[in-house]
Amino acid sequence: MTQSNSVEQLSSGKNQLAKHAIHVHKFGGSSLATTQCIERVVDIIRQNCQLNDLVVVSANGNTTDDLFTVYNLAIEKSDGLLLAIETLEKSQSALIGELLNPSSAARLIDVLAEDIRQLTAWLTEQPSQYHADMLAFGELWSARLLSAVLSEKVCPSYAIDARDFLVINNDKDCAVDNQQSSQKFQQNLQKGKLAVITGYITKNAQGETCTLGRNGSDYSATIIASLSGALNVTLWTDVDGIYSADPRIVPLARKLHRLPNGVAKELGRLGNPVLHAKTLQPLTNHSTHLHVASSFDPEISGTEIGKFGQIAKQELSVTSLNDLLLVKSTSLAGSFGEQASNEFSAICSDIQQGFIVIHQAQQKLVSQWLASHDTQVSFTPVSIIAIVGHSVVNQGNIQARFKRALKHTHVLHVVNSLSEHSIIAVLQQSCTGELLNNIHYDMTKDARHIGVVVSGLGNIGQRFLALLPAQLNRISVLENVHLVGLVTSKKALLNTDGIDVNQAMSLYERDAKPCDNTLLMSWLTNHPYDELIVVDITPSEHFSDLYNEFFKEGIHVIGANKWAASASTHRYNELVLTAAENKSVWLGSTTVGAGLPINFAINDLLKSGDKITEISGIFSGTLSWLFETYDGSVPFSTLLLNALSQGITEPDPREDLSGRDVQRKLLILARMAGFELSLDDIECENLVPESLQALSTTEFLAKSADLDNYFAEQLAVASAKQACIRYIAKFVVNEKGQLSAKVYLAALAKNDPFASLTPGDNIFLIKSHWYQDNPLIIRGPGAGRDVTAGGLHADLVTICQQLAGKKHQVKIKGLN
Ligand SMILES: NC(=O)C1=CN([C@@H]2O[C@H](COP(=O)(O)OP(=O)(O)OC[C@H]3O[C@@H](n4cnc5c(N)ncnc54)[C@H](OP(=O)(O)O)[C@@H]3O)[C@@H](O)[C@H]2O)C=CC1
Ligand SMILES: N[C@@H](CC=O)C(=O)O
Repeated sequence: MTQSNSVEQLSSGKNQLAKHAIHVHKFGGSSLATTQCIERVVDIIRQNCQLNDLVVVSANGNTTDDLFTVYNLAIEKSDGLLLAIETLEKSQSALIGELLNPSSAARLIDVLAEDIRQLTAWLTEQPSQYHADMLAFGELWSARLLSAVLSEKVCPSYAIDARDFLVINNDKDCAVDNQQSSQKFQQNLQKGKLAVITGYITKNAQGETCTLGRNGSDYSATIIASLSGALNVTLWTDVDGIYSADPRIVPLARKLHRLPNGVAKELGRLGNPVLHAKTLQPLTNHSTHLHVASSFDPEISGTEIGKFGQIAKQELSVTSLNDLLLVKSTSLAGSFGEQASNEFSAICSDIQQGFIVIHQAQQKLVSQWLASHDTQVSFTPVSIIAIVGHSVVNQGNIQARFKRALKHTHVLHVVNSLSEHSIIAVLQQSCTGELLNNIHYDMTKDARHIGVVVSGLGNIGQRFLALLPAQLNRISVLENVHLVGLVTSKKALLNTDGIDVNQAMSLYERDAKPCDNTLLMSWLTNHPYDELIVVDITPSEHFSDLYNEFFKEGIHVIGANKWAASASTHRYNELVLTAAENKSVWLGSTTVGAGLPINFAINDLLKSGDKITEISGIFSGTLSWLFETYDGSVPFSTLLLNALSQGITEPDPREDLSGRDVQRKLLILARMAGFELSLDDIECENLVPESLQALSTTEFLAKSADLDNYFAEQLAVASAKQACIRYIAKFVVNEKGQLSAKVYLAALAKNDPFASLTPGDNIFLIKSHWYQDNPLIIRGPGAGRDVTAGGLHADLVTICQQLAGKKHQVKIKGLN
């Protein structure tokens, strides 16, 4: 930024902001701690904000702690006070100097100097009277600095001191006076500029400065969302979301991508380190969604809190609190117990048994409160461990599992929370990291949610979907699999809340929207699942071009589509490498032999140390069916149309007749067997006359009778030699290790093993060191709707089994 690019110039209209939805963005202290952090925040704002948005800030880095320190020095009348104030001023001046051009910096440093004079006066005269006023400087400085930086670098911006509009009625609960606040709030807004508002600070009805307590800036952000009617609030912080347990203690904790409001509130109440129950209060009656995201890694998707469907409601988390007290008294049984529980916001209570659980710090207050009713009160130090999830108290299986998981732990009580979203075990001993890890493991070990997107809803795709409901009911490893996307060449139905598998096609017909690959990729890269599987049942090269992007995102692929597996050597190797690097699983067992276990056979031979020297056979269901059936009595073209209607041909049957489909299959098998080659290395005999090669599929089908003479001649020549015609695929490795491969039409003796198959069957003959003289043969239906859809389901189960064993360890700086 040059000198001439001044704040004034930018204020007069420059606006680089990209987005257009009203949103409150709150940045915490650690996100604003250093020059580099603030620059990152400026970038986030540039990418994610529009001028009507509202930015809420905490004090930079440790400024609030430093203000507390100077306050304590003032109370102690310490000699170090002036030096500490000077250090505070220097660190603020340094940020200003490093981030702003000299003229704006000079202006802000003057204002800072004035504040420091005021601060010094308060602290040297009557510090206790100005405690909150003096803490307010942290947020004030932070808001002023960020708005100045934004004005200089991004868009017109201004700072608002929240005390100019935010009024609370009652210091204890920090309840907002909505009427006064919202009126004043509107008066403070300036059109065409981005507001940066101080978090944490407010005023009471008497006009005195108050602070909103622990995580007060988060609370400010949701209050401001409620006042402004914003639909989204993002808490940009130093963690990238809410986890199923504290990831600093439980390394296997899973990120919860979507949390229903009630569950989030319960987590906040029961000690979640990121969420605080108060933060969610202002949003209770709104449809506003709250996001938790990392300002250090803004590209990583965080956690969204709001209203969601069934899938998000299945998430479970485990939380714990130590340093609690179990308060027991006969008077706590019945309505007085209920009153006490409300008064002290008890962690849990049981008014039948007469106890409440409170924080240790509340002991004195509770004793005083109970003194007038009962002197027989006992206080026992306890801790809690809780399972939190949507309506868990109504799910007998979760209750039972929790109790089983606790069987070696001394549990005093198990209590259902009033919200119904948690089951709380009260423990006599502290809740250790080991216990938290064990319970978390037991409760969440099979709770990995897997999203499935099906691309290609034609002949095979529809059969795959028809089989899906029964498979999901039948196979336990598919328990947490959800159909979330249905895609064709121009439209898609994508729903993070899941698509009812029993009505998949009719929902697609009704609700699918236009979609291209860019839109699809952007949805896929922001999905909220632990794992995502794309099932590619298209015949499209264009769609297979996305595989590398899928793998980079850690998305798994099941392909019936043969393009990627038979791509050029360079492309194929790149795909295999990207998949491995990103732990993406790529399965395509139906690409050859549909549901036949040819891939398993080859893999097992290789695993056992064997070396494959030859694979040959009939790899096309279509060509098998055609040549086994064709005896000249019915024209070849009539049989071809019949095969098309049975669903065994490729969408364009010339893929089969040209030998290309068989050529791809031979290449895929050769690669599976460990050889490096490409399509060009496989000689291919094309059975489609040149005159039919360049036509559209429809034109070709209309002219398919032009094939009849050619095949009648081939049959006649073969029959004259007592032979039959079959389309063969073969690769052989000679003694020098050289490979030759071809796919071709052959005239075979009628007793040849490839000559008398059931029409439509494939046959694979494998020779290896151990199966040299007596080859291994696999034979059976190698194409068709049921066997192919079945093979795809087998791949789905295989991937889910592999993923069930995959452990995701949370990566946290300084922990791993
Ligand atoms: N038939 C068999 O026995 C076997 C088939 N296969 C393979 O299964 C695949 C599907 O075959 P089949 O069901 O017969 O084909 P169909 O032509 O019946 O269906 C193809 C589907 O793919 C969709 N599609 C096409 N291009 C794209 C694209 N770029 N993006 C998203 N969707 C797309 C089509 O949508 P739209 O309608 O919009 O074009 C259609 O829904 C093929 O790759 C085939 O080789 C594999 C083994 C056996
Ligand atoms: N068209 C293919 C279908 C399976 O890959 C065939 O006929 O084998």
